[in-house]
Amino acid sequence: MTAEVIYGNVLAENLRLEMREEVDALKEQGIIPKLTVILIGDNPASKSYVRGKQKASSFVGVESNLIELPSDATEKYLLELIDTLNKDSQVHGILVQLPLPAQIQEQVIIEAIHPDKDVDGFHPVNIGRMLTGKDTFLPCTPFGIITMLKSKNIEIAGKNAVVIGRSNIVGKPVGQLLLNENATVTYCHSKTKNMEEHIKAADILIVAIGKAHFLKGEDIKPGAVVIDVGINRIEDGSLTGDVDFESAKETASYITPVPKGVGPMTITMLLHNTIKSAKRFHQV
Ligand SMILES: Nc1nc2c(c(=O)[nH]1)N[C@@H](CN(C=O)c1ccc(C(=O)N[C@@H](CCC(=O)O)C(=O)O)cc1)CN2
Repeated sequence: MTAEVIYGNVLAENLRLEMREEVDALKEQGIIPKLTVILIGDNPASKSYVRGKQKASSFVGVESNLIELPSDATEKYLLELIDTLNKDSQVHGILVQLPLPAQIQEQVIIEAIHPDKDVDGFHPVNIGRMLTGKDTFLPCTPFGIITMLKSKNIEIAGKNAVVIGRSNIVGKPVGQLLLNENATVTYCHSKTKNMEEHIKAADILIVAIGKAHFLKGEDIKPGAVVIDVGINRIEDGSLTGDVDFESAKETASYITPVPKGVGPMTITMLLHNTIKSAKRFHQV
């Protein structure tokens, strides 16, 4: 079996075209969705992701404002800035690019952003809403993954979904979204015993562990759906996923590549959330 490749960049482009039309229609009603991104320090990867967010915002017509702070910015300064943005009625979405420098506590910052402007979907109020299946801003990468599965009409209900990795941004929420879709979800992590057995039993595998080529074709059940969330920069400078794509594609039924897989969907779902926030604020 050779897997069908799910190209996130293609789906992302189609969704962004639809969003552009939606934003045009909002603009005719005098509504301009606005996103403010805060970038602290000069992490090259973060800078590149933020550039991607600005480029995509501009494509769909979302106004984006980038605030850059030095790497020694204080938590107090950032909290004051967030407070100002929370009160600014022109701003529909606030995003603080992660990771943060050591002097700033990530969870303090996440909880300072008003849940109604938390287009990353990281605030505990929005996480709680996601958990209970209520309408909310869903975390962008997990939301992108579910959107990719649905784009191919891949059945989720009743399937064994195995999530490798348990980060707050990807692993935990993607498992919850799969559970909301009625999958039977297993989380695997560094302390999991018999991980191979869990992996072999998976119909849907989400790999978000941050280890280049961790998962090989021989590890997976024939016909499994493999979603690779890894972004690993290897010695030759190229980007590769957590899955050994070449071997896994011979066993899987569907597989996502890296790059051009999940990554572009993350930015697209951020735009979706920003537009949703603007519509909510203006009650349209
Ligand atoms: N506040 C947030 N910080 C971070 C998030 C997030 O969702 N919110 N996620 C990641 C980084 N990220 C978005 O911020 C992100 C990662 C990767 C991509 C992407 O398009 N990747 C491309 C490859 C890009 C390259 O060549 O380097 C791909 O996979 O094709 C977009 C966004 C951590 N921080």
